[in-house]
Amino acid sequence: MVCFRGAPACVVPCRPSISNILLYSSRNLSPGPANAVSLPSPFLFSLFSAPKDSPVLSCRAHTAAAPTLREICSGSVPEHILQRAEEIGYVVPTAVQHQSLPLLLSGRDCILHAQTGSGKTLAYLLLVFSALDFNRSAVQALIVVPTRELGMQVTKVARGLATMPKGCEGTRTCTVMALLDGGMLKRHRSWLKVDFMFNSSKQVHLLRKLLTSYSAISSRQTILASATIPQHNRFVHDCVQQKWTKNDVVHVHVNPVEPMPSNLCHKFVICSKKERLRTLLYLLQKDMPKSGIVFVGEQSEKSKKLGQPPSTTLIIEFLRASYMGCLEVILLEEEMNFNARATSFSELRERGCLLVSTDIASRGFDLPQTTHIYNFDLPRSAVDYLHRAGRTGRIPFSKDKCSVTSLITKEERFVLQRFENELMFQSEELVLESLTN
Ligand SMILES: Nc1ncnc2c1ncn2[C@@H]1O[C@H](COP(=O)(O)OP(=O)(O)OP(=O)(O)O)[C@@H](O)[C@H]1O
Repeated sequence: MVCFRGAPACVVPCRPSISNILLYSSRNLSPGPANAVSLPSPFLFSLFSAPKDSPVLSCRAHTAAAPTLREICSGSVPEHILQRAEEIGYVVPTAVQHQSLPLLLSGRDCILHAQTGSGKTLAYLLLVFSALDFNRSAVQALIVVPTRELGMQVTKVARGLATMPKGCEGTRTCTVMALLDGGMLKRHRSWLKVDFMFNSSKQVHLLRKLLTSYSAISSRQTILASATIPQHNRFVHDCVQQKWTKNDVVHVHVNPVEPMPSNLCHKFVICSKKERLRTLLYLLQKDMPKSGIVFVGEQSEKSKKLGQPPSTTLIIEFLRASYMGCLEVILLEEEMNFNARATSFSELRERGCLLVSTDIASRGFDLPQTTHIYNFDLPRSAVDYLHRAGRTGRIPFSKDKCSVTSLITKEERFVLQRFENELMFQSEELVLESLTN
C-alpha cells in the first residue's frame, strides 16, 4: 500500500474504507490514475480516527507560562508555515499541542489522546510540515481519516497552512491532495456503528495491513489521534505488539480524568415523545443559539419498511414551519448526496445555522460557532454523547459556556445518568413551565 526507500514503486489503493489525504512536496505533481497513486519514500503516516482500545503516559495540565507555537516549532517547522499559522491565529499552543509537539518533532511515534476540540489536528499537521522536503516531488505524508467530511476539513486546514503568507511569495510550498472516496453513506454508517477503526471487522482490514506492512522502516513516523480511546493500556500494547508503531511509542494523554471539555453545560428536559417537537422549539426560541446542531437518532429498519419518513424530515418540516428565529434550518442526512452535505457544512461554518443531523455530524467536525447542541434523541453510548457534545465549545481559550441539552422521557433518565457517570459530568434538569401549562 505504501512504499519507501529502495522498494519498487508501489500503489496506494484509494479505496480502503478510509479517506486519505496525501501531502506532496510539489504544487504540480500529477496524482496519476484516479484510484491509484504511487507513494515513494520516505513518508510520514498520520492517522486520525477513534480507535477502540488504547495506551499510556499522562500529561500535566497546560500552564499559562507556556512557550508559543513558534518557540516550540522553530527550527523544525519551516518559517513560512509558522508565519502562516500566526496569520490564521495559531499563536499560543493548546495543551495537547504544548505537550505533544516536542515529542512529535523529535520523531517519536505518538498516540494523541485529548478532548474533542483540543487542537490535535494542528499538532499533527505541524509535524507533517516539519517532515516534508519541499524540494521533492513525492508523496511524503499520508493522513487517514474515518469519514469524508472530516477529510475535507483536515484538507482545508492543511491547505490553509500550506498557503504562502504575505511576503513569502515565491517560496516553494506543498500540495495537499484529498482522495476522499465513498462518502457513501452505507460505509459511513458502518464506521459510526463500529465506532472506531481498530476493531476486528473487515472494514479495518486494509487499515491494519497499512499499519503493519512497512513497520520495519525506521523513517516512518506514525501518529494516532483520537478523543476517545477506551482501554488505552491495551491499545498501546497492541500498537507495539502488532507493530503499528515503534516500540517507544508515547501515549500523550491530556486531561486523563476529565474526558468531557469543562466549558460545556449539560442540561436535560423531561418530556413525552409527543411533546418533543414543541419542547425543541421552545428551547430554540429561549436559547437563541448563535449556531446549533439538533442530533436525531437513525431511522429504524422497521420504520423504513413501513415507508415512514425519517425523524430528520419531520423535524425539518416542523421547524421550517414554526421556528421564528433568525437561523436558517439545514438538513444533513445520510441519504443526501455528497455535494449537498458539503454545502451544509460550509454554510454552518461561515455564518451559523441550525443543523438537523444524525450522528453523521458527530465526529471530528469543527464548526467553531456552534453554541448549542440538542439531543432530540439520546445517542447510543457515552462515547457518542461525548462526540456530539464535542461539536460545541471548540474555540480554544474561550470562556464562553456552551450547552448540550437532551430531550428525554422519564424512563430515559437512567441512560443519561449512565453517560454522566461514565464521562464524569453532571446535567441540570430544566423545568419548562410554559409547556406544562
Ligand atoms: N493553538 C491554537 N490557537 C487557536 N485556535 C486553535 C489552536 N489549535 C486549534 N485551534 C482551533 O481549535 C478548533 C479545534 O481544533 P481541532 O479541530 O484540531 O480539534 P481536535 O482535537 O482535532 O477535535 P476533535 O477530536 O473533535 O476532532 C479549530 O477551530 C482550530 O482551528
